[in-house]
Amino acid sequence: MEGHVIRIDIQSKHFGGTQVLGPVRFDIQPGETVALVGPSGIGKSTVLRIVSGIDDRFEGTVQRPENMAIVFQEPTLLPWRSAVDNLLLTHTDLDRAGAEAALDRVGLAGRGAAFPGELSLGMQRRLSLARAFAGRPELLIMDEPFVSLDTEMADQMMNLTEALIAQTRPATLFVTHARAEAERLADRILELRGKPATHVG
Ligand SMILES: Nc1ncnc2c1ncn2[C@@H]1O[C@H](COP(=O)(O)OP(=O)(O)OP(=O)(O)O)[C@@H](O)[C@H]1O
Repeated sequence: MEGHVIRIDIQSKHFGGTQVLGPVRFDIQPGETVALVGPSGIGKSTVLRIVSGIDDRFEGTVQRPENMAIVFQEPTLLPWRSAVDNLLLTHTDLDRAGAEAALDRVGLAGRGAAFPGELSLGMQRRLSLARAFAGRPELLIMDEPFVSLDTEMADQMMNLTEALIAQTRPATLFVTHARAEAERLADRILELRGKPATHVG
């Protein structure tokens, strides 16, 4: 899939008087998967919020594509909308058949009419992934997508995510605490260190 380089050039980020981030500069190539690791509280989520545009109060620049998807730790589904409608409301150019196909790809064939509350937590996470990939994002951002899952479910979700990334080839940036997860999924690992944090790798 064609795409543009995503260029992150953060000079600094403060919360009140506290500088949390120093220079954090990296590119993500089209189709590349980059993991962001580092200890709790170092600033990983802050970097993701800046890269995604949720937080624009920082010094520096980010060049990102418009077509972007974000997967949060917990599924952020609309509870009073069916699985299919959760996809259609996010992707207005998707038709019902396209939404059903997206559900199919994550193992939710035939569950289009179900409400999120009628689905198991694992299925809700699958639905979140289906929604993220249905728009064929050029940039995919994931914040601790496999945290708080048991080993088997985490493994299943990683397999599914790997397969969806291989099909869609977005540039991907994801945060994880788990080095093994980073090594399994990422082409490149960036580690945040120090106060204010900057990156190694
Ligand atoms: N809205 C905020 N206001 C003030 N300080 C904040 C805010 N958000 C984050 N911080 C501080 O910025 C630092 C980085 O937080 P951040 O959540 O980015 O870390 P993290 O590496 O993602 O941590 P974790 O792995 O625990 O999620 C922390 O010291 C945190 O307390």
